[in-house]
Amino acid sequence: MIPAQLPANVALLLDFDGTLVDIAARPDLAVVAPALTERLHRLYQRTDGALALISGRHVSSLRHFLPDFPGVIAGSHGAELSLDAQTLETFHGLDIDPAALSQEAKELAAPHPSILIEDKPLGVAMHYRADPSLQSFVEEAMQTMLARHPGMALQPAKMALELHPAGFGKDGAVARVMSLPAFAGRVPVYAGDDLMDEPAMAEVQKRGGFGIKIGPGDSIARYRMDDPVALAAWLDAWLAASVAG
Ligand SMILES: O=P(O)(O)OC[C@H]1O[C@H](O[C@H]2O[C@H](CO)[C@@H](O)[C@H](O)[C@H]2O)[C@H](O)[C@@H](O)[C@@H]1O
Repeated sequence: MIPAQLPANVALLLDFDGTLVDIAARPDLAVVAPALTERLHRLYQRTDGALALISGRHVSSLRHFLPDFPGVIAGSHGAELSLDAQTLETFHGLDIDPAALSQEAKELAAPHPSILIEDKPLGVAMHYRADPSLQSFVEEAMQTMLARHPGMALQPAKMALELHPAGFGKDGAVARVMSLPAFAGRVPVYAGDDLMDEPAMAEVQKRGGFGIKIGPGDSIARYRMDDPVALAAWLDAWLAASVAG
C-alpha cells in the first residue's frame, strides 16, 4: 500500500542502496541519476532541512555518490554522523585498523576470487553477489573474523555480510538524527529496502511516523513501494503538489 501523502511537518529519513538507487553488481557501481540530486535538493528545501540519509555505507562513500547532498548523513549503520561536508563524528570507542581487517578478509576469501571485499573505515564487508552459492562460505569466514575482534558485530546485508562496531544500528541513527534541531518535533518517515532497515522502520513508527518498505520481503513498515523508481515518482508528486498548493 502506498501512503496517501506525507505529513506537512515530515522529517524524511532515506536509505541509499536499493531505495534511492537500484542495487548494482558491486558497491562502486551504484548509479546516481542527475534527477536524484535535484530531487534531494528540493526535498531539503521543502522539509526546511529535515532530510537525512541513514545508511550502512560510510559517510565518505555517500559523499562520493552525492557530493552536493544538503542534508544530514548517518553512516556506517549509525556509528558516524555528518552534519555537512566539513564535519564527521564517530561514536564507537574501538581501536579499529581497517587495513588489517581488509587484509584478513582477503586472506579468508582467497579460495574464492569471486568474493568481493569492500573496505570500510569502521569495518569490512564480504560480498557474494557474484556467486550466491558462496553464502555459507562467507558466513563462516565472517564468523571467524567476529571471533577474532571483540567489540565488533556482524550485520547481514543484501548478498553480503559486514563486520562493524557492535551496538550500532539504524534505529539508533534515527534517534540521533531526530534529536537534531532541524528534525525535532517533526514526524519521521523512513524508506528502506533491506533487513538492516527494519529497526529504523520500528523506530519511526514508535515515534508516530511510518516506514515505507521498498521492494519485496517481510517488513514491519506500514507502507510498501515496488522499487526506487516508484519512490522517486511518489516524492516528485508530493513536491509538485506542494508547489501547486
Ligand atoms: O544502508 P544502505 O545505504 O542501503 O547500504 C547498505 C549496504 O549497501 C551496499 O551494499 C549493497 O548494495 C550494493 C550496490 O548496489 C550491492 O552490490 C550489494 O550486494 C548490497 O549488499 C554497500 O556496499 C554496503 O557497504 C552497505 O552497508
